[in-house]
Amino acid sequence: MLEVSNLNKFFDHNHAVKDLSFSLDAGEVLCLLGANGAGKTTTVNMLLGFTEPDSGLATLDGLDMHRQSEQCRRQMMYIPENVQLYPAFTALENMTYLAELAKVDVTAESMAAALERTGVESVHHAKKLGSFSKGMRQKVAIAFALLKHAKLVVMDEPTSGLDPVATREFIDVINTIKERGTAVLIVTHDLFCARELADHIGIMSQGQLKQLLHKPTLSLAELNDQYFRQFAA
Ligand SMILES: Nc1ncnc2c1ncn2[C@@H]1O[C@H](COP(=O)(O)OP(=O)(O)OP(=O)(O)O)[C@@H](O)[C@H]1O
Repeated sequence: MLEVSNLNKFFDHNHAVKDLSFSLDAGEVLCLLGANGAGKTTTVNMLLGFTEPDSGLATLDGLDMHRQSEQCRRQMMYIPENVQLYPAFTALENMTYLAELAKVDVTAESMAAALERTGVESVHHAKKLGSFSKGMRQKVAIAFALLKHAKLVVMDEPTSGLDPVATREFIDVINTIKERGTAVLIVTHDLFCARELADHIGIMSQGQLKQLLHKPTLSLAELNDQYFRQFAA
């Protein structure tokens, strides 16, 4: 589904992403970890078609994510760290507006069902997003990803600022969309979230994917140990 082969990006002499390769299947979650400046955001920007790779290729179901970025973005949902959507609109108005922009066919029933599926209860559907917590706004964005049948959801620091209950709810929502076959790429510093959710954990340092753990069964302490080992190397 998502195939990344030998991606490279330079900013002048700074080799920000070095020979990055990984793949992600439908229904899988990849958590990308790494220190500040490791190259995670640059990687995401290349997948979203915002930054041109200097070499290498990323494809989504065979489409070149740089050259065919518009087509790819129709099949993706990007949810930034401080997801705002449209604060003056209600949850349902946000869904309606996003659907219009993305040319997705929706009905009042399909929007309500998607919101319920991600844990936004009907009592909140007609409330303005400006009154929602980050966790709730994320649920609305994920509901829209379900409505547009996104093949890939990309999230930046989804659990930063979430309390433990909201983090648990976030993990449950991601497990729900995984079951529906959506692939999820999460850039995070949250080792707990990575351990709970990930089918693959990538640890980046200085632009390189230093370690890629498949179906990790490590304890949190072991993951913490692996993480710090990459930076000591
Ligand atoms: N637009 C840019 N112009 C020049 N250098 C850049 C640009 N974007 C990123 N860089 C550099 O590329 C390297 C990787 O940065 P990147 O933002 O991808 O790291 P990151 O892993 O996302 O870090 P963080 O966790 O702080 O968000 C850093 O050295 C950064 O200074």
